[in-house]
Amino acid sequence: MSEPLFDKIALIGIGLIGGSIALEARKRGLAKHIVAATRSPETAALANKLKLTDHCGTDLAEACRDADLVIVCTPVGACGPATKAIASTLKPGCIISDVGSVKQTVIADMAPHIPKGVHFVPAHPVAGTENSGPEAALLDLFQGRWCILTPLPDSDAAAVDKLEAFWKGLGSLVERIDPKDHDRILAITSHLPHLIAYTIVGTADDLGGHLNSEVLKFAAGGFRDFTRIAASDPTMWRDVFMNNREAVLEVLQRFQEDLFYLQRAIRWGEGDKLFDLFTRTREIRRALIHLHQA
Ligand SMILES: NC(=O)c1ccc[n+]([C@@H]2O[C@H](COP(=O)([O-])OP(=O)(O)OC[C@H]3O[C@@H](n4cnc5c(N)ncnc54)[C@H](O)[C@@H]3O)[C@@H](O)[C@H]2O)c1
Ligand SMILES: O=C(O)C(=O)C[C@]1(C(=O)O)C=C[C@@H](O)C=C1
Repeated sequence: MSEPLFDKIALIGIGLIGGSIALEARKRGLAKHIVAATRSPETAALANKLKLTDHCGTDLAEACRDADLVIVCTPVGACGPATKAIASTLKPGCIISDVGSVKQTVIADMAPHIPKGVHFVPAHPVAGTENSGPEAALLDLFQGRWCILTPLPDSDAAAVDKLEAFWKGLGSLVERIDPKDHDRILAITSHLPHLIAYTIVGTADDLGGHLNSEVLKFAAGGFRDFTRIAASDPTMWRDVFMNNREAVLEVLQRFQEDLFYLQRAIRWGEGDKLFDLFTRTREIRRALIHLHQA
């Protein structure tokens, strides 16, 4: 148990990430009170049934009254409207943050609604699963995983330090980087892999005829791994691609060129080119395991 860092935390949106923050913060005693609010009464009822927080309602602004830390845990497309809805009850000195997988547009959408005297510190825990909703909440989700803070040039230094202490308290490793760099890095490490998984599974499904059922029946390990990622929440991922267009399109262009290189090598029987690449990529997997990130 740690010393409570906050009197009251309010989570706006209570799915995989909001719910996991709630479970972990309670277990580790990081706040005296943890409440949540979400858009639909059904989700709120489920969160209450699972006892993820002290209380979960549907009045977003009311949940934030007297909160010292507010974390917007909605899909990135809803971060701006949610911040607008809670602006009137954010108390001076309160820290407002988010967990969005994209940073530049989320910052642009949230910042204009944040009252003077309230400290905005954007964040992104790089940890998750393909599951969503309150039932997907997990203890230990953030243990040993990175949480990236993307403070703004005028972010209050003490507020940034406090949010860093909170994420470390949840078990995360924390680093601060520029929002634009964040979006470019995540485009290659997270967004493109999801796009590829969605494409492969869609292509297999489009094969049609008897091949379609054979693909499911004989699903090999590689395809099975892609189906896990391709089962990720459609709203969340639509919003990610709609909000990180530039970086995703840039990395997609590079990816297509590299794919054509492999296509050509296969066509012309240049096995050495394949072998060299596969040797290099195997080293990357080994390095990740060494860093405890795989
Ligand atoms: N899923 C992951 O692996 C992962 C990892 C890191 C960060 N993120 C980011 O975290 C955020 C939440 O993702 P999640 O996986 O927890 O999603 P989720 O679908 O499990 O939960 C989202 C929650 O937001 C609520 N919500 C949706 N629209 C709302 C609105 N307009 N107003 C109020 N509440 C609303 C939903 O009811 C739900 O409770 C996203 O921005 C996502 O990019 C996700
Ligand atoms: O492990 C998974 O299933 C995830 O997709 C988690 C994952 C990712 O690693 O790409 C997804 C989105 C995030 O913003 C952070 C983490």
